[in-house]
Amino acid sequence: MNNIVSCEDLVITYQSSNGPVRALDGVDLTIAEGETLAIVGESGSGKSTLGMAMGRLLPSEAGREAGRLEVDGMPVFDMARDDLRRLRRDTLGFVFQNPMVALDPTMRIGRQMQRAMGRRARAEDIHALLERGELDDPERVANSFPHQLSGGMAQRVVVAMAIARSPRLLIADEPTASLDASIQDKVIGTLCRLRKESGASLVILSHDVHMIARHADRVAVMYGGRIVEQGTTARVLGAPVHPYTRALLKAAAGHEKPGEWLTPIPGTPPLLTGRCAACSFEPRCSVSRDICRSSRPKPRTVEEREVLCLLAGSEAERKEVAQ
Ligand SMILES: Nc1ncnc2c1ncn2[C@@H]1O[C@H](COP(=O)(O)OP(=O)(O)OP(=O)(O)O)[C@@H](O)[C@H]1O
Repeated sequence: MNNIVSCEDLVITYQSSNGPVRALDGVDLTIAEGETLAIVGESGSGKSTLGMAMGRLLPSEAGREAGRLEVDGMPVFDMARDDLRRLRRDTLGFVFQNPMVALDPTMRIGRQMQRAMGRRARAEDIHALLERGELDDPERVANSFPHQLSGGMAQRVVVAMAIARSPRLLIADEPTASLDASIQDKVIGTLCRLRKESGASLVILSHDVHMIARHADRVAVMYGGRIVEQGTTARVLGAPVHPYTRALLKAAAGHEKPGEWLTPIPGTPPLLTGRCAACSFEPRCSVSRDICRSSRPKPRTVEEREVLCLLAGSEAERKEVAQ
């Protein structure tokens, strides 16, 4: 299978008044054509930066310091403006967290859909696309302004717009975080159905591990600007080997049994001021050893997934899992 995304040792830094923030500290990742990959991690781990980098949609204060990122075989950070515009228009589709920010409040939905689909789109094409997004009464929706729609309907419009030009890669950044819990699963279900119909790849960026467990083929767990564990969803979430993945699952609300307490992850995420010379999770890790404070972990394969942990698969790690 070919890769739609291929990323090697990618480093992205923001220049801020408090000094540089190394949001991506050497990311290695591939996304296969047609697969759904979820990137999961705490706030500030670098998920959005990685998602935005795929369309070179980062703000001007962000820069690629090192590494390589290719989308559909094109070097995203080394391509001419026109090629980049074509890549964004023909290959990528974005769904952001808040549909009310994504949509233009001053323009009727039909007009915005037409812009996304191309000038030749007729009313019936627009209505058909809205129907594919599971919007009832597409004529009324097309005639509405965004504020006249519920949050769920507005996000379905955004999803329909994202697939308007049959993209090869859909990037959804916390696509249901702003929605009522009762409709979150339905909207993500629509997104996944449309992805399947079109054969596109989908990247879901989320902190909701249980939601992604239901929808993703593969999971990449981010911490401190690096992907610390990646593999099939069943392996990574079913039997995690990185201590951070285990801690994230224990801290995630949703599947706890009656009377069971969640376990917050102790400490705070790292300050991303520069290249981390050691394991960035070490200060919060319950199984760390001296070596974790002095060596930067490299990706290695443990139990059929890639992991950035010097101790994964060791006796110390096995003891912790057994507890
Ligand atoms: N425009 C910016 N200027 C300076 N630092 C930034 C900027 N945008 C993001 N950062 C920093 O980069 C790091 C990664 O942020 P990013 O938004 O990619 O993480 P995230 O995992 O998507 O978090 P969230 O879920 O809160 O969006 C954080 O430390 C964040 O504070």
